[in-house]
Amino acid sequence: MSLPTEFAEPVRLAFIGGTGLYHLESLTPVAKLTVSTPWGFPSSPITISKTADGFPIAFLARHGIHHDLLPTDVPSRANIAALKKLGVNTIVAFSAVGSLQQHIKPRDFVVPNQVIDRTKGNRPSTFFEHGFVAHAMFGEPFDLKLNKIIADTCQDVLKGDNVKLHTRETEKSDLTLICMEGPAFSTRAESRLYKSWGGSVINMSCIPESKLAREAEIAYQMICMSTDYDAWNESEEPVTVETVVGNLSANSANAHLVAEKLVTVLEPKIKSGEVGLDYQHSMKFSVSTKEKGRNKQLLEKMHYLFPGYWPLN
Ligand SMILES: CSC[C@H]1O[C@H](OP(=O)(O)O)[C@H](O)[C@@H]1O
Ligand SMILES: Nc1ncnc2[nH]cnc12
Repeated sequence: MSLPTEFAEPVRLAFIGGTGLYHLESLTPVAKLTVSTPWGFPSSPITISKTADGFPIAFLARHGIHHDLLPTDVPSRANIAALKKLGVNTIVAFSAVGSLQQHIKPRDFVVPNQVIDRTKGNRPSTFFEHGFVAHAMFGEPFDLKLNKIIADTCQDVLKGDNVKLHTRETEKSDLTLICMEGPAFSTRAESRLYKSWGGSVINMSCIPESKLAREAEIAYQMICMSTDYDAWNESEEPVTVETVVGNLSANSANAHLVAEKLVTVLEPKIKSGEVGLDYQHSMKFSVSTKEKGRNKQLLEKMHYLFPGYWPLN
């Protein structure tokens, strides 16, 4: 049965699925949207589902529903812009990651609070450009409220022998996600370097997704699903896709359980404004370009994301 291709109500909460997570089991889609943005089309159609109370939720598959997009080629600007256009102010993004710490075992979940950007500068990573310059704050790359809510409510959700949720509270220290370029995995030397920097986990997709969400004033948190020990441990074979996919398929049920729990917890908090509004208007006063230096065509693009912020003429 084909679904409606339009949805008139604002959607506040979105999930982004990564490797191994191409839809959300507990949600029945009520619409499937193809959104065109000034930055092109998103990775996949955006499906909209509704909770029993009629609260709409968006879902987007980061690499496409058939996983045909390389991490470098994910159209993150279109993904974030399309979600923003639907009204989204809160994103929970899932990602498969390698572990850089012995105690973070494959199949454990991790809620990072810091990021080190090891992408190579060839991913478009900002909505701003020559003719309209603005700077978002990014010292805390994730939304601290979402981070705490996930830590507090998802601890007992995970099933499986000894499967753990690692949070800043359980670790009593930062949990740092290294985002590398890929698509090849790290060398052993790189993996040991990241470990020596205090890296907890590694993936290829947090940057620029998280930066763009911040520029779009959206509260964003990534939930990482550990699938392997990367390459730092000389006594083991370095990571392969087979290992990643094997652990993910064994564990994707936990991702669905976490998402289901978060829908229940976040719905009232987003409705009341407790979650999702902390970055509202943060970009309005972050522009460096004086009015005379602003490129008119860029202002039109900005208007798509921030209607009414800056005069068009
Ligand atoms: C298939 S292993 C490498 C691949 O897995 C992760 O994807 P995602 O973050 O979308 O779950 C990692 O970032 C790489 O893109
Ligand atoms: N070891 C690893 N490095 C980068 N991305 C990953 N995704 C899953 N495992 C990974």
